[in-house]
Amino acid sequence: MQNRRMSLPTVPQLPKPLTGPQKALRKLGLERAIDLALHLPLRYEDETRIERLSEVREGEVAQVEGVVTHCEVKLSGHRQLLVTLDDGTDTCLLRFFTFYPSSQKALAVGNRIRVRGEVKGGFGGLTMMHPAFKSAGGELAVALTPIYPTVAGLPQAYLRRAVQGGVARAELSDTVPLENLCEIGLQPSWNMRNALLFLHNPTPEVALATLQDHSHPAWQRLKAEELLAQQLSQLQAKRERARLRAPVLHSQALDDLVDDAHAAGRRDARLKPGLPGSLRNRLLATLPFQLTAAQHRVSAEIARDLARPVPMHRLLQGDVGSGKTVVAALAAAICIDAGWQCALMAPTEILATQHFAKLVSWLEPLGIRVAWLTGSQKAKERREMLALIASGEAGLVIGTHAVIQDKVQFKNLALAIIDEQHRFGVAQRLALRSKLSAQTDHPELVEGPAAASSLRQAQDQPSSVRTVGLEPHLLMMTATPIPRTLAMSYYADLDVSTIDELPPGRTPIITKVVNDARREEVIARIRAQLDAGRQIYWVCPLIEESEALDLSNATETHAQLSAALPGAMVGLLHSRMPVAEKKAVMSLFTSGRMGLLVSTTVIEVGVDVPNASLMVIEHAERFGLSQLHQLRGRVGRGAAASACVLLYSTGDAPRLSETARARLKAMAETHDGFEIARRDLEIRGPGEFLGARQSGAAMLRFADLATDTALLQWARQLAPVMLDQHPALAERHVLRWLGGKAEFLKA
Ligand SMILES: Nc1ncnc2c1ncn2[C@@H]1O[C@H](COP(=O)(O)OP(=O)(O)OP(=O)(O)O)[C@@H](O)[C@H]1O
Repeated sequence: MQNRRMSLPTVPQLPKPLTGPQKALRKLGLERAIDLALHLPLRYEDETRIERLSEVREGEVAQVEGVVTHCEVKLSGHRQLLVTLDDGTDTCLLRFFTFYPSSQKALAVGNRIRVRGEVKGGFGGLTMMHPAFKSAGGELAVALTPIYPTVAGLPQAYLRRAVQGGVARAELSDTVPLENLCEIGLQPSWNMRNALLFLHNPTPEVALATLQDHSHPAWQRLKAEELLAQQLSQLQAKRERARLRAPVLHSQALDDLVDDAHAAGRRDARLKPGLPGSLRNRLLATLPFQLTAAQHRVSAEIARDLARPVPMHRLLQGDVGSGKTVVAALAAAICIDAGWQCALMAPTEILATQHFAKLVSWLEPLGIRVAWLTGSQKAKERREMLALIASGEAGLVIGTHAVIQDKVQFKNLALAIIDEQHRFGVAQRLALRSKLSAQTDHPELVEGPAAASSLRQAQDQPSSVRTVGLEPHLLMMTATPIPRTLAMSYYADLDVSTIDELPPGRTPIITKVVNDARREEVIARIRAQLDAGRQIYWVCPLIEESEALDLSNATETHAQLSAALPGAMVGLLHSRMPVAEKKAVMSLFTSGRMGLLVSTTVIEVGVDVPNASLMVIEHAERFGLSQLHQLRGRVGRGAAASACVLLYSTGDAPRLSETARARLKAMAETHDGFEIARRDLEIRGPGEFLGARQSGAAMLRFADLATDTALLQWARQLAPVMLDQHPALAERHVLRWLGGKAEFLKA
């Protein structure tokens, strides 16, 4: 019989849009099966048993079952739901700051419930804040429950299934030669597959402590592997870098530097404006201040790098307010003087705006055109800027991530400066570097015939097959100083310049640690400062678990301070405000019209308002030391005496914990960013110190450089052997651990 079905035209299959959790997985960088398999639990919860309240220990997470004997909504102070649970051995108070009518129903008096959460002690007996709860009597888990690092919109249950799928699909054969594993005492039975299977599903009998402190052999295996991947890729990058070529930026600057070295510290050695000379020297001559000796030194280090035909790869670190911007401007001046373009990329629009204002005021009087690019820019202005950049008329381009968008075509970019480099992801840094591949002219500026031919080669070949290309020089800046040994382990082939001196005339900031109970006194002090014509920041913390709570915190404080300070202009700034609004608030504050700015940590980096002389940091106990130091660095930038009030709150506890107290004390005692970084490292360990801030960076997730020194040593020795003797294994190993991120280490 004839087939009467008409053949339908084939409809092209559109890719299905990603669901929320899928997008969140991507955000976490969990795209390949192996990425999921290597997404290891942060901790484990033991849901295999019910504990008695009389036996639970303070500070531990417990699962208990009991009857609700009291449930009320407390309206005074913070609105909260208070529930008392009785399990027959003791009672426990459950507190909820966010709750719904359904929660009240589930927690009604007489209901039998199962709760799990961290148990705290105190005057009023046992307490749990925001415990998870459900009806009592359900089945108990048979294995420890892994808790994975996650983001908003990605529930643990979904992530757990995705990870299990990843483990099942991933190729997990060993990439480290067995004999080398024996060197660090690892049993062959803890191969990659077994180690991962175990870490994702540990049996309840295993000592939880060895899992939590990562001393278990399965963890050791993972840490050794991770360190090896890091060392391998750095070594590879180092070997490749030695073959790269960069434009030689040799203006008159280097000769001038010889004079600068003599001039350092000699006030009479300043050049007069209008004198001929390099752009760098003309800039120096017109600055409203003289460089410190440290600024001179680092500037000379940078200039020397720029004059070499290999790409600079330098980290410029300096304490808050140490004057990194002018050092960046001097580097830009050398680059522009040599006929090339420079890009300066900042992580936030606030910071980019500020850099732009400062650099325009310095460079435009010297005839340099500075272009400006941000996401919120009007289309017409943007078109004009793009044209200035493409034609090469703009010598310097300043902006946010907008600088690296596809539409931005530089005529001849030779120097990329990245401010607060740890805030940019891998892809962004690489994109900025790849901008140079669009270069078409200036081969004559590349020193030596080899370099000039390498430029031509770079133009002729697609970037994927380019072996010897022309790279821009890269200067990364940070105000979170990394101790030298740590920097060398993290960035094996990165040169580090350090500004270890503050400009003269700064009065030290007085730091006071004050209990929130004395808030009224603090507000009175603000009033006095406002009357004296000074400006004040009030910073509210970022509460990671709940953005909503975070926001309400800042808005609540804003309302409270506006009411307490009639007649004063009190502004509010937080990251979720539209850009235009943020800009308007910031410009009111910068111009001095706004007296008090209530803000979340968006002002953490770089903001420079010299008239601001008082900073209040609310819930200071929740911040890391380096972050507090960054925040505090927003005041004391002018000549006026400045102060920082660290307001702490003990919540329901009678006093602050020992570590919190030690941290705040350290802040009050020292103003040296390097010393603070050292103490912060001591308290948090390098993983968290750097790791938390390395968005998307291929940094160590599991190994800890402070405690895993033996493993690090092992990885350092093995890396060259692997590259030389087992190159295929080495490549598989790096790809497995770092995937596309391996590129990061070259960035
Ligand atoms: N040598 C100097 N003498 C006097 N003032 C200086 C000197 N160098 C920089 N300044 C001024 O000090 C202030 C801080 O400089 P800058 O903003 O560059 O600091 P920074 O290192 O970028 O700090 P942060 O990381 O906090 O942003 C600016 O107002 C700047 O103009």
